[in-house]
Amino acid sequence: MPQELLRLATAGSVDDGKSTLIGRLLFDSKTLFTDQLAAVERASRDRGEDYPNLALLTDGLRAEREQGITIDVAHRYFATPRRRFIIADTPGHLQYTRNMVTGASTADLALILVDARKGVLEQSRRHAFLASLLGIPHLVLCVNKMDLVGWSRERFDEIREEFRRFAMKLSVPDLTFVPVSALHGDNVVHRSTSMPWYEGVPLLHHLEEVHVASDRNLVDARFPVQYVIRRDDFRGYAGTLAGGVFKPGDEVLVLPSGLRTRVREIVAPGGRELAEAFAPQAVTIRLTDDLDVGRGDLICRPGNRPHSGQDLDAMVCWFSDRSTLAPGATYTLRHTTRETRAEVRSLDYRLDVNTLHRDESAAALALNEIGRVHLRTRQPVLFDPYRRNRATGSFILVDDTTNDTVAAGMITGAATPVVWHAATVTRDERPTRGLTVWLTGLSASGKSTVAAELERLLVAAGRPAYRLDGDNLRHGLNADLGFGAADRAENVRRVTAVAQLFADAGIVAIVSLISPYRADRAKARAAHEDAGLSFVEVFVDTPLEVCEARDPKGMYARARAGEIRGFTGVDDPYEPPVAPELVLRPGDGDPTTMASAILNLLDG
Ligand SMILES: Nc1ncnc2c1ncn2[C@@H]1O[C@H](COP(=O)(O)OS(=O)(=O)O)[C@@H](OP(=O)(O)O)[C@H]1O
Ligand SMILES: Nc1ncnc2c1ncn2[C@@H]1O[C@H](COP(=O)(O)OP(=O)(O)O)[C@@H](O)[C@H]1O
Repeated sequence: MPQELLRLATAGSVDDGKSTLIGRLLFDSKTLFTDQLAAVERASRDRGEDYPNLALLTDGLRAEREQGITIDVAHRYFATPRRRFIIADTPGHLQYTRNMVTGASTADLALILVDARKGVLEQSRRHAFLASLLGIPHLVLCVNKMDLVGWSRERFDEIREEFRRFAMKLSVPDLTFVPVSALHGDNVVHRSTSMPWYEGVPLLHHLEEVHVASDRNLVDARFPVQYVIRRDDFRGYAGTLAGGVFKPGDEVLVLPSGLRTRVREIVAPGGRELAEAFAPQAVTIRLTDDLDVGRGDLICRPGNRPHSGQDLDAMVCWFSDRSTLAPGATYTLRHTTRETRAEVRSLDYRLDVNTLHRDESAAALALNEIGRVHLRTRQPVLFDPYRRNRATGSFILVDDTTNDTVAAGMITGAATPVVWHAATVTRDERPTRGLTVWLTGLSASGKSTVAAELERLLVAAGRPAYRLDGDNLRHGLNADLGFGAADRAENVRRVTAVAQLFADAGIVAIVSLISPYRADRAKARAAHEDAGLSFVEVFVDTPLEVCEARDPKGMYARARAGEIRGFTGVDDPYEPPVAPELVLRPGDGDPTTMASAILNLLDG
């Protein structure tokens, strides 16, 4: 059996062919047992159908009890020689928001199905939004029933573009499109002969290959203690790793007490001693010193602690049809292995999942609604933001009178005790409107040159504009930063904050930063969206060979000679944007022409 596991969440209605698609995956990858196959064939014949009706394999979802609430999520298991798979399948009925939030929160990949005839529907957008809210790093849009649109490439391209435009507003780090016919098996497991124009791989191939190992958080070691095992002179702490890696000998910190000790031994459920353990393994950890550690404590590494706080900002999805969430109410908050009372201090806004509009005047959240709240807990909570760690960043709220789980939440951060001082001047009252143009690309791709041209054109036209150039800022504001992934992320975060100030002030902020990581750029975009500011991502797509031939500062030569390590494009990654507003390629003209293309976009 292959070791690597991919958790996959599907969502959509039966009409889109989801059940048939899952059935097809199971059927063509030959993971079905022969008696199951025979039963399907028999049932299909009885119904007078020519094909084995693969939907019969996946329909009839069982209600499951999990964490005290009934959810209709069916889990299916299959394996190929490359990987093991768990499919959490959410039915497409009204309660799906709740079901998806509970069923898909640990998924590595979300698979959204659309019918090629109908295209992108409201529910496809909703699923994509939920997938991004849940932090699912990979998204696949399967355009199904391609046979019913004559295997049309134009139709596929049209749907892809429409979806891409919507996905641009979300933070989706990886988006893939596959045209399929689940009924006939085209591009599910085997390559389609009817769509020779499709250059990608069949769905299963993608599922087998998609890189998920690096999505896991192996940095922040977190072990919430579930229970204490005491037997004679044995004392161990059982639980499930919520992040990172632990090894015998590691120095560890126990929170909230703050006591330090070392890991003496790590034992797997069968009693086998482990050389190391990583999330999401369930293990028993023994410590060198006999400390007073109990359920709800958290073991981490001394240099890397979670946040501890009583004021939390969180996105919550409301599950109850018997009550609503409203400021002032208190609930039991269950977070990792801890429980504490929590009061809803404020509802900041309710989100319309279809339009992404924020309604700040909303007074409450009803069934399936999502909104941002500020919670105040009685005991401090040891957490990480959900984006960083889905296990220590999530919680559920339980209504004490009914004992119902009424909400699931994702912590966005600590609600700071610093109060935002509102201005008396509104943006509309300023003479000009600002926004951010974000140029990303390899070193020497032409970002700075195009940015300078754009600044010149804007100022000549009487529009205030100002360049924020990575190189230049690294002389001052960012002089303390290097080029490791964490420093580049911090670089992007700071420049984002500065660009927002300029844009808020009515100036066009023109950022030119390599900004090689998709996730960092997605945060820059999200921060602008949060502040109601436009963000225009421009990918200066100059191939590495061209950049290297230009090499105006001789940096590539130095990197090739080994004088500079971790140089983007040479021995450090560059992740191209998935859905930039504009792509500039060398054939598109000189820097002035390129700058004009950006200007047209701003005016358009
Ligand atoms: N290791 C390594 N990797 C990439 N770039 C390096 C490195 N070391 C120095 N330089 C020079 O720094 C410039 C990139 O800075 P940025 O702030 O744009 O980079 S990043 O966004 O933080 O990735 C970049 O300038 P530009 O050529 O203008 O892009 C490089 O000349
Ligand atoms: N559109 C373009 N066509 C041809 N050369 C360009 C173009 N834009 C920039 N260049 C040249 O490429 C080199 C690198 O440009 P620069 O703006 O410094 O890149 P970056 O800021 O991305 O590192 C410069 O020598 C510049 O003259």
